[in-house]
Amino acid sequence: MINCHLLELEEEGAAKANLFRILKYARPEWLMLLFATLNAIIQGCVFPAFSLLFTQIIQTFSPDDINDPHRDKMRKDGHFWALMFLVLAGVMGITMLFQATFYGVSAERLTKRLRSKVFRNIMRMDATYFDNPKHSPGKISTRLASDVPTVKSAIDYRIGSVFNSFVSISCGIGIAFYFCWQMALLVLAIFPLLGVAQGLQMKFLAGVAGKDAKEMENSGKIALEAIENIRTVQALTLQKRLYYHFCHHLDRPHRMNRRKALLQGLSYGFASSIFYFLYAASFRFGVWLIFAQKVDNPMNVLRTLFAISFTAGSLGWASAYFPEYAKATFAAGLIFKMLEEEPHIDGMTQNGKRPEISGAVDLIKVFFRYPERPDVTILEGLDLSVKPGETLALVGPSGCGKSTVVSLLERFYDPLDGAVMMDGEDLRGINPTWLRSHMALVSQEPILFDTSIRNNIVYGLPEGSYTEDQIIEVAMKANIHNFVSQLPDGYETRVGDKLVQEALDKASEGRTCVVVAHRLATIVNASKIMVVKQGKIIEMGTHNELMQKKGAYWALTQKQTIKQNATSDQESDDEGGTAKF
Ligand SMILES: Nc1ncnc2c1ncn2[C@@H]1O[C@H](COP(=O)(O)OP(=O)(O)OP(=O)(O)O)[C@@H](O)[C@H]1O
Repeated sequence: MINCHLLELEEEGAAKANLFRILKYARPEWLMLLFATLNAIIQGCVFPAFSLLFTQIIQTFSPDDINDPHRDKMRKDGHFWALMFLVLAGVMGITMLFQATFYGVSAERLTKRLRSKVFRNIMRMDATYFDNPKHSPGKISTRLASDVPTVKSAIDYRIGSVFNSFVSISCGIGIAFYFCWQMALLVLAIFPLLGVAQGLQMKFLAGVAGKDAKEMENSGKIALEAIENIRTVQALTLQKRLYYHFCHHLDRPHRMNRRKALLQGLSYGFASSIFYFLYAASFRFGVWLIFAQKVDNPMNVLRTLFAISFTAGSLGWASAYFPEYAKATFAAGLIFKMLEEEPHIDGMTQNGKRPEISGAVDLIKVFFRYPERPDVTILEGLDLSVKPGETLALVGPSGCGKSTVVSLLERFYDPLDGAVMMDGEDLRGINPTWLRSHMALVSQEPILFDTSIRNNIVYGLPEGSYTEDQIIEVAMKANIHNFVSQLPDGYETRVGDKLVQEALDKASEGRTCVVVAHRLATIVNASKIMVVKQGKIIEMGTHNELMQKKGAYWALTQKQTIKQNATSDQESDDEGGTAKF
């Protein structure tokens, strides 16, 4: 688990965070955290106090005083110490309530803040960031969904148990040394044995698990392959051999598990009996101390013993924090890295000019490579120019860089060399939001089905599950209602290239338009057509000019005509013919 986290950190170029860095992000919660910690500290005093009260109660119930036949002192003391337990109950309850609430609320607020900050920063990122496979949607959503909440475990109620335990044990040791230092030394010497027993147990279990898993995996692989290919296995009479192979791989894990059971038994036995060893040794030693007159009051032996053994229990709770803390530091490392990441093109910046845009577009000697494919130059000194209101169509073989030009116009990327200009202003100086809000990007392949507009809207819905009004409402939301209503067949118009084209033509009226054309039929009316090849413009002109030239554009149209003829011949058998280019 830890190795896996380390690998992720390394991959991301991030470093493990620590508590102080996490606390820095939790600064707005400092008052709540302080209050919760104060309660944890007060709660830490409850166990040492309990150990003292416990001895007092034993003393109260000790053999009768012959001078007190009515047991008045026992009654009075009994009432008093019972009341003291009530006080402890109150302190414990209240401090726990405040601790859990305030640590909990702080942790939740930190999670919420981190989540929204991380998401905001992701929204600022440019296309290069999302091209990187390390920032795949799956990875980013895991960071948001699981890594962010993991960070909170560094400051939730578990951190309280660390303070609590520290105070508790310190007080316990203090009380122990105060009442009988010899006994305190003995108890402190025995206690670490418990830790050793548990440590050995963990180490042994972790050590063999890896090898066992490998062997189990091998046997699983054999079983899977044998069953998947059972016919071949039977034909080659391999059953017996595979059976022995399978058993061979099972042998080691089974042998190890038997040994593990024995060792587990020994270590569990040792760990659970150590407490009683402690009491045995301490009482025996206590008797010696009393009779050797090393302690004045025999009750001090009990006070010492209880002070350490009662408070030591809190160490267990505190230790639950550390594995969670370790996970939190890894997750925080990844999250903080994401938060500190700066985009090359900040999609949410307020900086940059906001000029009036009339739509003159120029690309001047643009060189471009995608950061994810640095060895392939996509645009090699590309020049183009479109005047306001003109329609420029980019054509060329697939992969020649047409969409890349559009991406540069939208400033999804910046050119490596050269400049992309809007109204004579380099895009790098214009505010990206301002720029993009003056552009409309229409996907090359609108996903529409070859049926009526109405059917496209209700596609996939069961008949009768929608009303006419709902269809119109959806169309209005998509801003197409007015346009559709003006069509002769309205919502019954069949969707096809023609309709899409009509919609685009209407939308582009009076606007500069850069069209990446796959179907050349859609661009015959363009003011300018440019043929892109290997990152350069190799031909430029109107449809008619280029057709007369009989160059690259003409060749492309010929290719499409042949292809379309082939398709429409096929279709005409079923549908009675479609428009030809
Ligand atoms: N984000 C990216 N990272 C790396 N390479 C990319 C990226 N986007 C596109 N490419 C590559 O850049 C080249 C140009 O792609 P582009 O999409 O601009 O071509 P196109 O002319 O629009 O192609 P098509 O007509 O098939 O849409 C292609 O080889 C493509 O694989």
